[in-house]
Amino acid sequence: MSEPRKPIIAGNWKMNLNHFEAILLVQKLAASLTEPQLTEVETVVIPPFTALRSVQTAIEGDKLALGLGAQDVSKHPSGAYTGEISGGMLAKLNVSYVLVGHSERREYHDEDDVLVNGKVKAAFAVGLTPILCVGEGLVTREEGTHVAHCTNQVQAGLAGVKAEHARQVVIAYEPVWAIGTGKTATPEDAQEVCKAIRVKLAELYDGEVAEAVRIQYGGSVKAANIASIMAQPDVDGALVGGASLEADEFASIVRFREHVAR
Ligand SMILES: O=C[C@H](O)COP(=O)(O)O
Repeated sequence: MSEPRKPIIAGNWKMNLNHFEAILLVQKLAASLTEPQLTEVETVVIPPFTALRSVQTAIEGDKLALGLGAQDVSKHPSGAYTGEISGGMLAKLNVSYVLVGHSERREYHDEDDVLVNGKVKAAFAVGLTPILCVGEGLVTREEGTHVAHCTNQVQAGLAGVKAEHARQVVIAYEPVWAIGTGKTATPEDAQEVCKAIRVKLAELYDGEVAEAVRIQYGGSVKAANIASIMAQPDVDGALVGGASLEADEFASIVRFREHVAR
Protein backbone atom coordinates (compact mmCIF):
# COMPACT_ATOMS: atom_id res chain seq x y z
CA MET A 1 0.00 0.00 0.00
CA SER A 2 1.54 3.34 -1.02
CA GLU A 3 1.73 6.34 1.33
CA PRO A 4 -1.04 8.93 0.84
CA ARG A 5 0.24 11.92 -1.10
CA LYS A 6 0.57 15.08 1.00
CA PRO A 7 -1.22 18.03 -0.61
CA ILE A 8 1.08 20.78 -1.87
CA ILE A 9 -0.18 24.31 -2.43
CA ALA A 10 2.27 26.77 -3.92
CA GLY A 11 1.92 30.50 -4.48
CA ASN A 12 3.73 31.76 -7.59
CA TRP A 13 4.12 35.48 -7.08
CA LYS A 14 5.41 35.92 -10.65
CA MET A 15 6.99 39.36 -11.30
CA ASN A 16 5.32 41.03 -8.33
CA LEU A 17 6.50 42.44 -4.98
CA ASN A 18 9.82 43.98 -4.04
CA HIS A 19 11.69 42.42 -1.13
CA PHE A 20 10.03 44.67 1.49
CA GLU A 21 6.55 43.83 0.21
CA ALA A 22 7.52 40.16 0.07
CA ILE A 23 8.43 40.05 3.77
CA LEU A 24 5.12 41.70 4.68
CA LEU A 25 3.17 39.14 2.67
CA VAL A 26 4.98 36.19 4.28
CA GLN A 27 4.37 37.60 7.76
CA LYS A 28 0.66 38.17 7.04
CA LEU A 29 0.36 34.69 5.59
CA ALA A 30 2.02 33.08 8.60
CA ALA A 31 -0.31 35.00 10.92
CA SER A 32 -3.33 33.64 9.02
CA LEU A 33 -2.34 29.97 9.29
CA THR A 34 -1.76 27.75 12.29
CA GLU A 35 1.17 25.36 12.61
CA PRO A 36 -1.07 22.25 12.16
CA GLN A 37 -2.62 23.76 9.01
CA LEU A 38 0.85 24.33 7.59
CA THR A 39 1.93 20.82 8.51
CA GLU A 40 -1.13 19.13 7.03
CA VAL A 41 -0.75 20.87 3.69
CA GLU A 42 2.72 21.60 2.35
CA THR A 43 2.63 25.33 1.66
CA VAL A 44 5.23 26.90 -0.58
CA VAL A 45 5.86 30.50 -1.56
CA ILE A 46 7.62 31.28 -4.83
CA PRO A 47 8.83 34.90 -4.85
CA PRO A 48 10.86 36.58 -7.59
CA PHE A 49 14.64 36.04 -7.35
CA THR A 50 15.23 39.47 -5.80
CA ALA A 51 13.07 38.61 -2.78
CA LEU A 52 14.32 35.07 -2.14
CA ARG A 53 16.96 36.05 0.42
CA SER A 54 14.57 38.27 2.41
CA VAL A 55 11.82 35.67 2.39
CA GLN A 56 14.26 32.91 3.37
CA THR A 57 15.45 35.03 6.31
CA ALA A 58 11.86 35.71 7.41
CA ILE A 59 10.94 32.01 7.18
CA GLU A 60 14.00 30.87 9.10
CA GLY A 61 14.02 33.74 11.61
CA ASP A 62 10.40 33.14 12.60
CA LYS A 63 10.66 29.33 12.18
CA LEU A 64 7.70 29.31 9.79
CA ALA A 65 6.58 26.00 8.32
CA LEU A 66 6.63 27.43 4.81
CA GLY A 67 8.55 26.01 1.88
CA LEU A 68 10.51 28.24 -0.47
CA GLY A 69 10.58 27.96 -4.24
CA ALA A 70 12.11 29.86 -7.16
CA GLN A 71 10.43 30.68 -10.45
CA ASP A 72 13.15 29.41 -12.79
CA VAL A 73 16.63 27.88 -12.86
CA SER A 74 19.44 27.83 -15.40
CA LYS A 75 20.24 24.58 -17.15
CA HIS A 76 23.91 25.47 -16.62
CA PRO A 77 25.67 24.78 -13.32
CA SER A 78 27.84 27.96 -13.39
CA GLY A 79 29.90 30.15 -15.68
CA ALA A 80 29.58 32.93 -18.24
CA TYR A 81 25.79 32.96 -18.62
CA THR A 82 24.84 36.57 -17.94
CA GLY A 83 21.49 36.95 -16.24
CA GLU A 84 21.13 33.28 -15.34
CA ILE A 85 20.68 31.90 -11.82
CA SER A 86 22.07 28.45 -11.09
CA GLY A 87 20.51 25.66 -9.09
CA GLY A 88 23.50 25.74 -6.75
CA MET A 89 22.84 29.41 -5.93
CA LEU A 90 19.23 28.59 -5.13
CA ALA A 91 20.10 25.55 -3.02
CA LYS A 92 22.46 27.74 -0.96
CA LEU A 93 19.45 29.95 -0.13
CA ASN A 94 17.59 26.88 1.17
CA VAL A 95 15.26 26.95 -1.79
CA SER A 96 13.55 23.55 -2.09
CA TYR A 97 11.39 23.86 -5.20
CA VAL A 98 11.84 25.42 -8.60
CA LEU A 99 9.25 26.03 -11.30
CA VAL A 100 10.35 24.66 -14.64
CA GLY A 101 8.58 25.20 -17.94
CA HIS A 102 5.89 27.55 -16.69
CA SER A 103 3.70 28.48 -19.66
CA GLU A 104 4.81 32.12 -19.35
CA ARG A 105 8.45 30.99 -19.79
CA ARG A 106 7.46 28.76 -22.71
CA GLU A 107 5.41 31.52 -24.36
CA TYR A 108 7.38 34.71 -23.69
CA HIS A 109 10.91 33.27 -23.45
CA ASP A 110 10.71 30.60 -26.14
CA GLU A 111 11.44 27.73 -23.76
CA ASP A 112 11.02 24.41 -25.52
CA ASP A 113 10.82 20.88 -24.16
CA VAL A 114 14.57 20.31 -24.61
CA LEU A 115 15.44 23.33 -22.48
CA VAL A 116 12.79 22.41 -19.92
CA ASN A 117 14.29 18.93 -19.68
CA GLY A 118 17.76 20.46 -19.15
CA LYS A 119 16.38 22.59 -16.32
CA VAL A 120 14.65 19.60 -14.68
CA LYS A 121 17.98 17.75 -14.68
CA ALA A 122 19.88 20.83 -13.42
CA ALA A 123 17.44 21.08 -10.50
CA PHE A 124 17.78 17.43 -9.50
CA ALA A 125 21.58 17.66 -9.81
CA VAL A 126 21.70 20.01 -6.81
CA GLY A 127 18.88 18.50 -4.76
CA LEU A 128 16.09 20.91 -5.78
CA THR A 129 12.65 19.54 -6.58
CA PRO A 130 11.35 20.73 -9.94
CA ILE A 131 7.71 21.66 -10.33
CA LEU A 132 7.35 20.70 -13.98
CA CYS A 133 4.59 22.82 -15.54
CA VAL A 134 2.57 21.53 -18.47
CA GLY A 135 -0.63 22.68 -20.11
CA GLU A 136 -2.40 23.31 -23.36
CA GLY A 137 -3.45 26.51 -25.09
CA LEU A 138 -7.00 27.25 -26.18
CA VAL A 139 -6.55 26.01 -29.76
CA THR A 140 -5.26 22.64 -28.57
CA ARG A 141 -8.11 22.37 -26.08
CA GLU A 142 -10.67 23.15 -28.80
CA GLU A 143 -9.07 20.59 -31.11
CA GLY A 144 -9.49 18.01 -28.35
CA THR A 145 -5.81 17.00 -28.31
CA HIS A 146 -5.10 18.50 -24.87
CA VAL A 147 -4.50 15.19 -23.07
CA ALA A 148 -1.83 14.00 -25.52
CA HIS A 149 -0.30 17.49 -25.55
CA CYS A 150 0.15 17.47 -21.77
CA THR A 151 1.34 13.89 -21.43
CA ASN A 152 3.87 14.50 -24.25
CA GLN A 153 5.17 17.53 -22.32
CA VAL A 154 5.56 15.37 -19.21
CA GLN A 155 7.43 12.70 -21.18
CA ALA A 156 9.74 15.27 -22.79
CA GLY A 157 10.34 17.09 -19.50
CA LEU A 158 11.38 13.87 -17.77
CA ALA A 159 13.43 12.40 -20.63
CA GLY A 160 16.49 10.67 -19.19
CA VAL A 161 15.38 11.27 -15.57
CA LYS A 162 15.79 8.15 -13.44
CA ALA A 163 12.92 6.73 -11.38
CA GLU A 164 14.53 7.70 -8.06
CA HIS A 165 14.28 11.35 -9.12
CA ALA A 166 11.06 11.11 -11.10
CA ARG A 167 9.16 9.93 -8.03
CA GLN A 168 10.02 13.24 -6.31
CA VAL A 169 8.96 15.59 -9.11
CA VAL A 170 5.86 17.73 -8.73
CA ILE A 171 3.86 18.24 -11.92
CA ALA A 172 1.64 21.28 -12.34
CA TYR A 173 -1.13 20.99 -14.91
CA GLU A 174 -2.06 24.51 -15.96
CA PRO A 175 -4.33 24.97 -18.95
CA VAL A 176 -2.96 28.17 -20.48
CA TRP A 177 -6.46 29.47 -21.26
CA ALA A 178 -7.27 29.41 -17.53
CA ILE A 179 -4.23 31.34 -16.29
CA GLY A 180 -5.03 34.79 -15.01
CA THR A 181 -8.24 34.87 -17.02
CA GLY A 182 -10.76 34.02 -14.31
CA LYS A 183 -11.76 30.99 -16.41
CA THR A 184 -11.14 27.89 -14.32
CA ALA A 185 -11.14 24.44 -15.83
CA THR A 186 -13.93 22.40 -14.32
CA PRO A 187 -12.83 19.93 -11.64
CA GLU A 188 -13.58 17.18 -14.18
CA ASP A 189 -11.32 18.87 -16.77
CA ALA A 190 -8.52 18.99 -14.19
CA GLN A 191 -9.07 15.36 -13.20
CA GLU A 192 -9.07 14.15 -16.82
CA VAL A 193 -5.59 15.52 -17.51
CA CYS A 194 -4.11 14.82 -14.06
CA LYS A 195 -5.24 11.19 -14.30
CA ALA A 196 -3.78 10.87 -17.81
CA ILE A 197 -0.47 12.25 -16.51
CA ARG A 198 -0.44 9.59 -13.77
CA VAL A 199 -1.14 6.87 -16.34
CA LYS A 200 1.74 8.22 -18.45
CA LEU A 201 4.08 8.13 -15.43
CA ALA A 202 3.15 4.49 -14.86
CA GLU A 203 4.03 3.77 -18.51
CA LEU A 204 7.31 5.69 -18.33
CA TYR A 205 8.33 4.30 -14.93
CA ASP A 206 6.02 2.07 -12.88
CA GLY A 207 2.89 2.19 -10.76
CA GLU A 208 4.81 2.99 -7.61
CA VAL A 209 6.39 6.11 -9.15
CA ALA A 210 3.03 7.14 -10.62
CA GLU A 211 1.34 6.86 -7.22
CA ALA A 212 4.10 8.82 -5.48
CA VAL A 213 4.15 11.88 -7.79
CA ARG A 214 2.09 14.87 -6.72
CA ILE A 215 0.14 16.62 -9.45
CA GLN A 216 -1.14 20.17 -8.99
CA TYR A 217 -3.80 22.05 -10.88
CA GLY A 218 -3.22 25.73 -11.69
CA GLY A 219 -5.30 28.40 -13.41
CA SER A 220 -7.52 30.95 -11.63
CA VAL A 221 -7.55 28.95 -8.39
CA LYS A 222 -9.22 30.82 -5.53
CA ALA A 223 -10.81 30.07 -2.17
CA ALA A 224 -14.20 29.69 -3.86
CA ASN A 225 -13.14 26.85 -6.17
CA ILE A 226 -10.26 25.07 -4.39
CA ALA A 227 -12.36 22.50 -2.53
CA SER A 228 -13.97 21.05 -5.63
CA ILE A 229 -10.60 20.90 -7.42
CA MET A 230 -8.92 19.18 -4.46
CA ALA A 231 -11.79 16.68 -4.27
CA GLN A 232 -10.55 15.10 -7.50
CA PRO A 233 -8.63 11.87 -6.87
CA ASP A 234 -5.61 12.69 -9.04
CA VAL A 235 -5.26 16.34 -8.00
CA ASP A 236 -2.84 16.70 -5.09
CA GLY A 237 -2.49 20.44 -4.85
CA ALA A 238 -2.60 23.78 -6.59
CA LEU A 239 -0.23 26.23 -8.20
CA VAL A 240 -1.77 29.60 -7.44
CA GLY A 241 -0.87 32.86 -9.19
CA GLY A 242 -2.91 36.02 -8.59
CA ALA A 243 -4.71 34.78 -5.48
CA SER A 244 -1.39 34.02 -3.76
CA LEU A 245 -0.63 37.75 -3.58
CA GLU A 246 -3.39 38.27 -1.03
CA ALA A 247 -2.53 36.69 2.33
CA ASP A 248 -6.12 36.06 3.45
CA GLU A 249 -7.18 34.54 0.15
CA PHE A 250 -4.11 32.32 -0.11
CA ALA A 251 -4.47 31.21 3.52
CA SER A 252 -8.07 30.33 2.79
CA ILE A 253 -6.94 28.24 -0.21
CA VAL A 254 -4.48 26.38 2.03
CA ARG A 255 -7.37 25.70 4.43
CA PHE A 256 -9.34 24.06 1.60
CA ARG A 257 -10.53 21.27 3.87
CA GLU A 258 -12.74 23.78 5.69
CA HIS A 259 -14.61 24.60 2.49
CA VAL A 260 -17.50 22.64 1.06
CA ALA A 261 -16.89 21.40 -2.49
CA ARG A 262 -19.34 23.01 -4.93
O1 LIG B 1 1.66 29.81 -11.62
C1 LIG B 1 0.46 30.06 -11.49
C2 LIG B 1 -0.43 30.00 -12.59
O2 LIG B 1 0.10 30.55 -13.74
C3 LIG B 1 -1.86 30.39 -12.32
O3 LIG B 1 -2.00 31.80 -12.25
P1 LIG B 1 -3.44 32.39 -11.82
O4 LIG B 1 -3.80 31.72 -10.53
O5 LIG B 1 -3.21 33.86 -11.67
O6 LIG B 1 -4.40 32.03 -12.91
